[in-house]
Amino acid sequence: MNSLWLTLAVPKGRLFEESLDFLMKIGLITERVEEGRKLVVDVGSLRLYLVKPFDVPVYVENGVADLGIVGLDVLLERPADVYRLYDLGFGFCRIAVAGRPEFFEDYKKSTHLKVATKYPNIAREFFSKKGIKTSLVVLNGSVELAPLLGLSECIVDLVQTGRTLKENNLIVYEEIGTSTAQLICNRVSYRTKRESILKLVRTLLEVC
Ligand SMILES: Nc1ncnc2c1ncn2[C@@H]1O[C@H](COP(=O)(O)OP(=O)(O)OP(=O)(O)O)[C@@H](O)[C@H]1O
Ligand SMILES: O=P(O)(O)OC[C@H]1O[C@H](OP(=O)(O)OP(=O)(O)O)[C@H](O)[C@@H]1O
Repeated sequence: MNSLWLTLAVPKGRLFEESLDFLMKIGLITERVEEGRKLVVDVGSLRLYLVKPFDVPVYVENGVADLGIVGLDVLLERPADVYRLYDLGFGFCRIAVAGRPEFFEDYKKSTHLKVATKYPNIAREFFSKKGIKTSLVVLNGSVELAPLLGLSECIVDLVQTGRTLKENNLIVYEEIGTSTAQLICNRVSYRTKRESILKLVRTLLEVC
C-alpha cells in the first residue's frame, strides 16, 4: 500500500450511486463499482469499504477508514469524533415532524408527545428545546405506520419527495432541519495522510 492509498467508507443503499458519481467526478476512481456482496473493493488509489449508512462514522472514528461519506442526519443522530471536510450536496432531504392532519391542532398545544422515529436523539433534543416531554418509540423503518395505527401521535423522519407522507395521508407539522451527504475524515489520518487528503480536498474545491 503506497502513501497515496486512502480508505473510504461508502454507504450502501440510497447514497451509494451518487457517492460513486462524486468519486468519478473528482477522478479518484475511473471505473464504477457494483453494490454487490463484496465489502472491500480496491479501485484506483482507494480502498472502499461498503457499509450501512449508520456505520460509516463508526469506521471513520475508529480509524479503520480514513474517510467516509455519510448523511448529516446520521451525524446529528450519532455524533462522531471526526472532521467534517465537505458538504457534498447530494442526498438532500428534510428531517421533519409529521402526523395525521386531524392531530395537528392538538400537536401545537401538546406538552407531552408520543413520537415514533428512527432518530431518537434528534427527536428528543428538538422537543426538549421546545419544552415538550416525549415518549419515544424507536422503529427501524416504515415509521409512517406508527401514527396510522395509533402507536404514536407523530413521527420524526426524513422527507424527500413527500410521497410516503402523502400516500399515507400524513402531513409535515414542522421541519427540524435538512440533510445532505458529508465527506468526513478520521482525525489521525488528517495528520498522517495530510498530503493525500489535502490533494483530494483541493481537487474537490476545483471540480465541485
Ligand atoms: N428519502 C430519504 N429517505 C431516507 N434517506 C434519505 C432520503 N433521502 C436521502 N437520504 C439519505 O440516505 C441515507 C439513508 O440511506 P438508506 O435509506 O439506503 O439507508 P437506511 O434506511 O439507513 O438503511 P437500511 O434501509 O439498510 O436500514 C440517509 O441517512 C440520508 O442521509
Ligand atoms: O419523501 P419520500 O421521498 O417519500 O422519502 C421519505 C421516505 O423514505 C425513507 O424511507 P426508506 O425508503 O428509506 O424506507 P424505510 O421506511 O424502510 O426506512 C424515509 O424514512 C421515508 O419513509
